[in-house]
Amino acid sequence: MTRDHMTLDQFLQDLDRDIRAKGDWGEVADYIPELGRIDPAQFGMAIALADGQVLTAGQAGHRFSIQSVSKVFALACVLGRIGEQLWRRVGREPSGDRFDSILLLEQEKGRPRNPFINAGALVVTDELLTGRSPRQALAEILAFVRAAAEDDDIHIDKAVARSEARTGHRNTALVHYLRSFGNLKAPPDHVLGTYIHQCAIEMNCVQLARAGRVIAGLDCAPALLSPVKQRRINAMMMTCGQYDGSGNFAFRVGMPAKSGVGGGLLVIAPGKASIAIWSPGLDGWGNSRMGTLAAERLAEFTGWSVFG
Ligand SMILES: NC(=O)CC[C@H](N)C(=O)O
Repeated sequence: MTRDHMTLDQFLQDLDRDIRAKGDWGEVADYIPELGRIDPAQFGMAIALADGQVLTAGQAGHRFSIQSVSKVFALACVLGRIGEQLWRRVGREPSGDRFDSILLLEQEKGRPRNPFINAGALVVTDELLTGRSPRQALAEILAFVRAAAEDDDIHIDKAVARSEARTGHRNTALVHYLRSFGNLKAPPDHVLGTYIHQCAIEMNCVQLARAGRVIAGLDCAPALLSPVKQRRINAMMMTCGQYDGSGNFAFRVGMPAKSGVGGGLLVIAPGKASIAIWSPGLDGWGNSRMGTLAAERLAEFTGWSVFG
């Protein structure tokens, strides 16, 4: 370890202790019963650096459901496949509404605001299903994530997928609504099933931080995404990655990030680091409460910010 790594490592150990002492964990996502059973008082973090080192704190090896963090990897796959054509079907603006809102979909005639709210992510998954079965589409996302992390030990938690399938009435409504506007090509149940399984990918912080290296464009990252695609994905993460909490997150942290209701958070310091944080208690926006605080503290300590 270099001197800089040692200082950052010490910061991480102190942060882990502070977060646990604070004990202000938030609420777990109980609308997916399998996630509702998780103890919110948990925290893990991993930072993958440009030289290939990974620094960790707390429960960095504990696997969790990445949920909406998977939308970043699905978007990367689709941009690789059809590029700019995606934007005919999905917008690039923050929605200012909850992640599972249906409100704007009627007003805007079935074209979701962005690829990270559920409606937009369902269209991205539909695009992945063009010419593929649900099994093949899932295999493609998993292959991308495994290649990005350079780790084949990444899988789908079937119990979480089954749990969401039983209670996912809002997403069921969204796929049918999209279909009624002609913005869904595959059968609605195929899109829903694929999306739910993609969200149920399980990773630990080390694996997620390593996978995020391709979005951060780190020197050590496998060459899976062009620099232009990296920039585009980072721009979406910055403006839409935390849903209606994106402005607050940009203000407090100043780095592109994507959250999931499993409590995962992938934060990107372009060219410098890919950071994965997990703490399953959520704030009112459905983003990890302690994860956001940890990202804010890291940004203060390192000065990493896309705003200079
Ligand atoms: N914000 C999230 O992580 C939501 C993902 C979850 N699978 C859902 O569709 O509701």
